[in-house]
Amino acid sequence: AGQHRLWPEIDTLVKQQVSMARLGVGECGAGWQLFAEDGEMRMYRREEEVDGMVVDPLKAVHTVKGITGHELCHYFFKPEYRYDWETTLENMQVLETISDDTLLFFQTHKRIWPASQRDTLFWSHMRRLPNDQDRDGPDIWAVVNNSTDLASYPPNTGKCVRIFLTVCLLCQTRIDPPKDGAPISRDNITCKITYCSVVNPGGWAPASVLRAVYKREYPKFLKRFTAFVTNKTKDKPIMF
Ligand SMILES: CCCc1ccc(-c2ccc(S(=O)(=O)CCO)cc2)cc1[C@H]1C[C@H]1c1ccccn1
Repeated sequence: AGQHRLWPEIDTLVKQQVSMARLGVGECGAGWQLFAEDGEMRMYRREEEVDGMVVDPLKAVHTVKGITGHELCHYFFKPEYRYDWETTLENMQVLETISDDTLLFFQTHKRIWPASQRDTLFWSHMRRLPNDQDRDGPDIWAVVNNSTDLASYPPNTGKCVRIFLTVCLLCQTRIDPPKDGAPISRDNITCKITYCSVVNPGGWAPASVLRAVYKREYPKFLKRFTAFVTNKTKDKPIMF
């Protein structure tokens, strides 16, 4: 099959997002402020505005025992599970199956008073990456979601304001094999998660409202999503 029109953009952005996500908070630029902490989860943001609109980049790091990076990316990427963990979702459609690891989504999110309702049109790509730093270390899995245009879905024509986002979920699995040579169980695996997102709200919304929404919604989203995957996988064979 020939290359899809989006493939060059997807390949470039995935590589760029993954290298950014792998940088520690200290390395990727100053100005990151810790705004939420819960157990192993740390959430950082940078206060940035574009044309007077809040586009605060967000970077979250988390460590979850008992699941793999492949499992976390699988449940994040596949549409059939999204309503189970994405609490702010009102409607989700897969507009195009570009390939088995690349989908085109159209989503409307529940309205967050007093901001008007938002929708998003984005491609989503899931990929296993070679672990170039640690040769025999386990692989790295990533999902990148990036807003795109589609002639049949022009922005801001209906009730919703179109938001523009770039999201990267990067996961690395650590395996601590049992001393006695027993088979690897979920007690021997840990997943290190980096979640980066930049969301342009599209239309104007009060900075204080947006920052309050993000402060409330992002920690809730990551906790709820990781709990969902832990529960979904606990009685299943490990997907490495
Ligand atoms: C005014 C802007 C509001 C706003 C912008 C953006 C998003 C949003 C969209 C997609 C993704 S995702 O990671 O790609 C998972 C697929 O759905 C995360 C967040 C959500 C809200 C709203 C609903 C609020 C929210 C904010 C943060 C996390 C979750 N929900």
